[in-house]
Amino acid sequence: MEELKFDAAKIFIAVAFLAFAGLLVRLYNALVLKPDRLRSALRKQGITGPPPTLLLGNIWEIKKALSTKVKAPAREIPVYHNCAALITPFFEQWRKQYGDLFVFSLGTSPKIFINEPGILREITTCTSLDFGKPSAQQKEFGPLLGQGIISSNGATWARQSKILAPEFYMEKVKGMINLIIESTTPLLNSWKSRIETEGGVADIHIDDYLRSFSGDVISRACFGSNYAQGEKIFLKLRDLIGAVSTSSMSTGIPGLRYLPTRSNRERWRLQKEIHSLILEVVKERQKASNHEKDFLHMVLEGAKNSDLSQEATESFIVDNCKNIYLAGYETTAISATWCLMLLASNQEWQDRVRAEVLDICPCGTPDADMLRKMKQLTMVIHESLRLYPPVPMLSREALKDMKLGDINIPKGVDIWTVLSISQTDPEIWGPDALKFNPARFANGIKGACSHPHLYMPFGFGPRVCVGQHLAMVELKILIALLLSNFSFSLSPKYKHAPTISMVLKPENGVDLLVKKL
Ligand code: HEM
Repeated sequence: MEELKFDAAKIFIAVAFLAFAGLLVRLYNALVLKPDRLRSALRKQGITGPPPTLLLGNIWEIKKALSTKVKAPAREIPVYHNCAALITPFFEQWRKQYGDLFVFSLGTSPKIFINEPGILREITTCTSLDFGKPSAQQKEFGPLLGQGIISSNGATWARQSKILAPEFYMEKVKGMINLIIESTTPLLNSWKSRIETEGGVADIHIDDYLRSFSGDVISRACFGSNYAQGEKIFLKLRDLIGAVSTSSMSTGIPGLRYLPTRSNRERWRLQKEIHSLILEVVKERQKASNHEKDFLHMVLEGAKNSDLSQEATESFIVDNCKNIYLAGYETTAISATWCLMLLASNQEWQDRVRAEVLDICPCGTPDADMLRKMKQLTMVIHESLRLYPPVPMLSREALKDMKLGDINIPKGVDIWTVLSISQTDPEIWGPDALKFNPARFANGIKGACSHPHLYMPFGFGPRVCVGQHLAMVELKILIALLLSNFSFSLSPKYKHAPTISMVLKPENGVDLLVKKL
């Protein structure tokens, strides 16, 4: 016992020492890293080619930039869609100063910002797995994602993708349409009853309703359970997102994430609880004699047919379930929230899409063919994902020495692109780039801008979103059914404040005035 205590004390001292050393390195970088040093560090790392403009960002400067929020002018809500200026003013400013290609440092290793269309085309069309998910991101979001499909690389990713991706092919998604329609019922019923009790017009904070809807779809389509069962997992995952972003992990100081600080203990508790809740869903499924051949079935089969150890098999199952609960929940709900906010503030488009929906689907239960025919609705969703991409920044790490255009990118260097900049660039989208104008998508994505590969709300390359067909079908059904039952306008309570907390979301949610048609 004595020995054990002694060992624990030694480990504690070693971790504390590492954390302290990390802090010193950070301080050194913050205070001492000057442009010349950064330049020579880059040369040493082999970043060469036509010199991208160099930008020095020390950690304090960047933290300050990050905390500077530009507020949208209140009266201009419907037209002020410049998310980049609101959420990443520093990138906007640097881009104006340094151009579409520059190197910046967050006080650690240099990262390359790319918005240059030619180079982005090379990245987005690159099929090589050598541009992988950055290791810094894997560390930061490790407690959330584990070694699941979203964060893994190379052979591990390829194995998972082979099992998971086919579950979300369009043919499979078509089979989920009835279930998705059923998931809209609680929402439609509660809005109807609120309208009745509130005297004909209800002032509704829509966010949680849309989360329940997307949570219900994922729980039922992928796990054969319902939202009530999935809800505990979703709520804990949301808490874990908060814990990860506020815990000592986000400081980037090595070692600190292992110290038993209050926020770390909270994180560990949530991780353990989510793990057990997912195993409960799995156990229930294993007991059931007759069940759907759904996503969970395929993950369990994949695990059975692998040669992984018992522990690795459990992680494979839990991590991948966690990844789907996480990826499919918030993103879809937030996309629907933004889309409804835009329709509420653009009555003309609301009327146009409603007329289309009622014309194609007067019975109120759309099928795959009807959804495909709803062109105006598709255009509105595309425009909404252009102005408010739920995942507004994408990054990749060169897993070996790579070349993009004339630029050498050494192994270990990250490249970043910011969707809220590239998807609203007037040079690419025209002078109305910041306006809500779904008509730009009348001839599809290719007709909407001069560089269609710069439209990437679902990501790009081999790591493109696995659930994009499911997400589009969910959004179409939900919005079609809402428009055939209700009319909306923005509530005076609504304050326009896009913010990033893992995803791009409205800081205060969205409030709508809803009337029954
Ligand atoms: C409108 C809703 C959605 C949006 C905007 C969205 C966006 C994205 C983006 C941008 C990525 C790539 C991230 C990166 O490259 O770093 C991604 C990946 C992914 N998404 Fe989605 N997503 C949505 C819905 C869904 C749904 C419904 C599911 C599943 C049920 C899902 C599952 C995934 C998975 C598993 C990945 C990782 C793919 C891989 O790395 O191979 N997503 N998503």
